[in-house]
Amino acid sequence: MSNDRSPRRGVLLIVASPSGAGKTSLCRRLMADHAGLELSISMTTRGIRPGEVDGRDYHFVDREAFQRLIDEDAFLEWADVHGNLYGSPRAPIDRALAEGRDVLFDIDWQGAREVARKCPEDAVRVFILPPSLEELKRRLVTRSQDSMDVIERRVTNAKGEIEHADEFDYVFVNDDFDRSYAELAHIYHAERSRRFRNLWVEAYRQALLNEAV
Ligand SMILES: Nc1nc2c(ncn2[C@@H]2O[C@H](COP(=O)(O)OP(=O)(O)O)[C@@H](O)[C@H]2O)c(=O)[nH]1
Ligand SMILES: Nc1ncnc2c1ncn2[C@@H]1O[C@H](COP(=O)(O)OP(=O)(O)O)[C@@H](O)[C@H]1O
Repeated sequence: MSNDRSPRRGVLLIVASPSGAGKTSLCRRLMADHAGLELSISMTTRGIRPGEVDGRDYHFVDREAFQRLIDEDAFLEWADVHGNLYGSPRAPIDRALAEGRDVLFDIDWQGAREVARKCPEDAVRVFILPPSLEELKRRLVTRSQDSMDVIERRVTNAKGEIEHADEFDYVFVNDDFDRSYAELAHIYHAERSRRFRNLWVEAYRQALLNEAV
């Protein structure tokens, strides 16, 4: 029997949460543990934070360049989040899908909705809730990468984001990090195993049925 596990349809794994709930930390760990998973690196007009690297965390661009890319239809989706523009460049996603590879997105509910609308079979939406808004604020303060007024705005906006959690396929609370990570990894593994994504299975099944015993 062949060991070839292709062709397959890739998973577009979308992880969203209010700012500070822990999605970036969870996504980084998922990437570190899964060599075949590709991160969709978004474009943003937000300023770069200490410790961030242009081209690794985001592609940082000004509004003019972002608008040009909108006009060229270069984004699978884009949205205004907390007053800055964010978008998922289309080309690497199209490439990954054509090759049956999986892509991870750290995007907001608007982006999640748009990707699910455009790619209904491929998109899997996961929403991460914070244990409480008080804990959310504590995490944002501890992360110490935003000014106090930016943190206040993000905590205020959290409810707007949480309102949309009911549009997602999976929802869990990021209380204990390791447990939450296991939950995210389980979701990813289960989605990878779905029969319709594993197009090689049909030929394999037929070969088993035809095997002489
Ligand atoms: N729609 C959309 N949202 C994005 C994209 N990239 C990032 N975001 C979201 O924008 C929000 C703010 O992100 P960021 O500035 O990194 O702040 P953080 O969430 O506090 O780390 C988060 O909800 C991200 O998931 C994108 O390409 N499209
Ligand atoms: N389960 C958790 N318990 C405590 N702190 C956490 C947990 N998950 C993430 N954090 C911390 O909370 C802060 C915000 O996490 P981050 O991943 O940047 O969130 P987001 O990407 O959703 O804004 C970071 O300092 C991170 O280390």
